[in-house]
Amino acid sequence: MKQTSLGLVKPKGIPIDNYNSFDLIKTINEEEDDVPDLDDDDQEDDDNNDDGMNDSDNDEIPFNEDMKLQSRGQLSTIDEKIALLRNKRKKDKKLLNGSQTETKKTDDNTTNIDDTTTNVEDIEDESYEMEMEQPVKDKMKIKQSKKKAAKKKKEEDEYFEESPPFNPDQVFSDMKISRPLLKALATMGLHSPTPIQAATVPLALMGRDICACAVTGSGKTIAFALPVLERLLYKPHQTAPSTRVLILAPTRELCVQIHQVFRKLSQFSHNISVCLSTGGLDLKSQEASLRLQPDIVIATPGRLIDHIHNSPTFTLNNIEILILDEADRMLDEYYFEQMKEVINNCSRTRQTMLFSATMTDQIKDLIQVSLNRPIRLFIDDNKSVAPYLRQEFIRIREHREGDREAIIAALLTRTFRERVIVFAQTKRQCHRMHVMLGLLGLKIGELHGDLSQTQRLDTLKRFKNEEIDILIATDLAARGLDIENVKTIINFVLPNTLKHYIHRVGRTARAGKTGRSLSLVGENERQIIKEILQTCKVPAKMRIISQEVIQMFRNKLNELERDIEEVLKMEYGEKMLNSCEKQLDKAQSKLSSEKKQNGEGQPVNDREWFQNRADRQKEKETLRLGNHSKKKLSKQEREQMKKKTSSSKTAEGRAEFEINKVAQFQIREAKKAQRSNRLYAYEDKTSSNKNTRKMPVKRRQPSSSFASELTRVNKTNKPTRKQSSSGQRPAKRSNSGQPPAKRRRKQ
Ligand SMILES: Nc1ncnc2c1ncn2[C@@H]1O[C@H](COP(=O)(O)OP(=O)(O)OP(=O)(O)O)[C@@H](O)[C@H]1O
Repeated sequence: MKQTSLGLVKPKGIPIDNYNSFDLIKTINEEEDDVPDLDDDDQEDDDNNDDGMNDSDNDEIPFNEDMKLQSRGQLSTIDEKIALLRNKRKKDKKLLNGSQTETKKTDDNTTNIDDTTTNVEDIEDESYEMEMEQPVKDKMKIKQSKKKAAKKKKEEDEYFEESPPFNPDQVFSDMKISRPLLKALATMGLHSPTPIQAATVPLALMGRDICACAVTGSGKTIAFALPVLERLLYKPHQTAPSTRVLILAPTRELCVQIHQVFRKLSQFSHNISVCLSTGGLDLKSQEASLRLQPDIVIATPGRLIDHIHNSPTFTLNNIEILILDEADRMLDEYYFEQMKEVINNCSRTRQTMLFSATMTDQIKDLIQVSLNRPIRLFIDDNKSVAPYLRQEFIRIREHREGDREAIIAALLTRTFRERVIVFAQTKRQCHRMHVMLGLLGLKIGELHGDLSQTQRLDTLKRFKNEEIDILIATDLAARGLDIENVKTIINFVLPNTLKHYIHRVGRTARAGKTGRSLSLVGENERQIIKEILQTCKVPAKMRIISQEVIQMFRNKLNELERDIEEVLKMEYGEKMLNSCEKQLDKAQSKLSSEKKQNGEGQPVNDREWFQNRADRQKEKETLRLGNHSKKKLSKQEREQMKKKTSSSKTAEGRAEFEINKVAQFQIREAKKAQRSNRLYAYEDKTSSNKNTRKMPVKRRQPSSSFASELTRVNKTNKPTRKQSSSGQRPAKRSNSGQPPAKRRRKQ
């Protein structure tokens, strides 16, 4: 056991169990899921990563009779298609070269690549330290920002309570933790707490509201899991069982991971029940588990709301502790409506704890969850990357954007061959790189929102079990995932914000281990790289890959282009067939369910949702980047679309598309910030004129503000324990304060 300078203890290597070993609720096929997918990560994909893969206008591959289609149930995986193509090419090559050259040839394309790379492996990538660029600051601005900073500090001092000092040198047995938990920690190979754990546990045990920030991989999950379990052990059920703890996280995969940590920690605490409730998992078995009123529910917001409205006995009225993991994400606009609904349903007397590596420092965001005199536990500032992360950047010269794919191929085939996660901005690019790198003979998996939940969990499991070496993912995998021994993170393009960057590169260098990140940086990404370099505590490095190597890989990829297209065509054909069969199934099941209508003429499986379809659609549209509406396109728009489609056929076009996505997101963020600054400036002015309220928490805000709405909702609409004990669900109110007519989610 080795103690690091940060006080982190290097774990002895906790085996990562596969999901099955934890008796997970079975996953369901897409067609079985009659609840529209309203989770988190779908939103993320819709927004940050939506690449219009489903747009019929985009990149349509014509259906061809030669395509080998397989009927449903025999669908081949993308890897099987890649293997098929690779074998075909191998045979073609052998035929071409004849018996003479056959003796010289190796039996696999992979070796061919290796052969060529050995030639270029001698050409070492160069690296040198990058100078941190210091921005030249405008004097007036400095004065203004100092004033703003002072005001912000004052507001924070009024809002937060000081965190008391903690002893960083203690061991778990010095803390007030029960024996079953100490035994579980020892079994997991954990003996001394990390700083965030040492700071959080005593305060959380006292029932205080906490707003905690610590770098990625510093053990925040155990920091909140320990006091939760300890409190449940210490204060067992007084009366009938009820759900007392709710943990919300933005992605399904992260919920599964938190569930595993709780299961491990509570393995010797027999009377504590934990239930997982996320989209993509079987609805009926989740309902059955929730009916038993488990002590702890770990959920994504969408599925949780579904259960609140449709599982008759499930309620949040008795929630004693609410935890938001990746809290800054949970409090941002993607979850605006859903969080409002969840908090509206939670008990008012709860303890609330927020955790993230990039915790928002905007008090207006925190008001949403009505913290009660919270303690601010910032172990690291909210712009820190893991301490043992080596950050490298690869410059893409002007007009050389098309080099990106070749550079990725060069890096992965020559230098970083295993335990790598490559982040792309869009699902389409993820999928393309899977095919492209697969054809180069690498063991690849992809993870994004276009896959079914079964596929997503399976890919993660295979990556954890080291059956695949490289995982290509969208930002779906950027937050929270704790995969052992990830050595390298590669960014195909730099992400939207510094926050996104911190979370992406935080998938390596975890728990006191070392790791490396490599980011490709083009001319258009100067702003974000500046921000990153300003926060670097250890100098970043610049890696230079020779143009000769890049050109060689560009040629290689050009040769592969035909095969890539062929794999994508095969896949498209299968997808079309599959989707027709799905539609048929859907129509049939609708018909049969209509037959089974109950006396009132209600379809049997009709489920309620807190928004109606139109509201939901409207919300989706506003969160979306770019124009994806289904309205008929004008001639000009069709021309533009055509141009876009043809540009995606070149390496330059694809890189540009990725960078444009990032830019669209940044523009929207900037507009949002401007809007909220104007709003606050206006409120400051009005409140200082009236000289009434000091705290931003108590400011009156326009009715459109989430913060004000939630504060009001919390004050007026919270269900009380009295109501819950009567077993009645509290009446839900609309924004206008009127009880709404019940909305139907599916007609
Ligand atoms: N006290 C400890 N000593 C050693 N290792 C620990 C300790 N606590 C947690 N770990 C390990 O640290 C790793 C990271 O933990 P965790 O996933 O909770 O980090 P995190 O801070 O939530 O990261 P992120 O911000 O990326 O979500 C896990 O593998 C966990 O087992």
